[in-house]
Amino acid sequence: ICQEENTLRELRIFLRDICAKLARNKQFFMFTKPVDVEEVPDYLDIIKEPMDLETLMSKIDKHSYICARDFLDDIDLIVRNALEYNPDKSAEDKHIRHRACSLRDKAYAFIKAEMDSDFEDTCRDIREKR
Ligand SMILES: O=C(C1CCC1)N1C[C@@H]2C[C@H]3C[C@@H](O)[C@@H](O)[C@]2(C1)O3
Repeated sequence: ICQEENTLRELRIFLRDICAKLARNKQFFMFTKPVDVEEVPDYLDIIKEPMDLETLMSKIDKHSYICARDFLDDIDLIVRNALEYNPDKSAEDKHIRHRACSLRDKAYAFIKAEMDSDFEDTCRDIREKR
């Protein structure tokens, strides 16, 4: 119904702003584009559902998210993939895992800081009814 569409439009505006802030943070450049499977031939053997910030942004525009929880589930997927594919003790893997954890914490902090909880409840109600 109409006010539901207004709520979801506001959610999309909100999520685009957060996604843009994460994507322009230099620390998170490694998460901005899909992993290049030419460069990393075994990636899809290990990671069954790749995700990145550019894909996240396009999902917003495709109305894939009807509450912040769904958006954060895809952030968690980016993080999980990075931890799973880069598990070693090497400095490089540790660096990637550290950045992945930072991405998750920043995303949750942005949502918490800017998301009014009644607004999220309204979005969840819409999701429950669909
Ligand atoms: O997992 C990732 C991204 C980092 C978070 C997502 N990659 C897998 C490869 C292993 C490591 C070094 C490079 O080979 C580079 O291609 C990747 C990209 O980083």
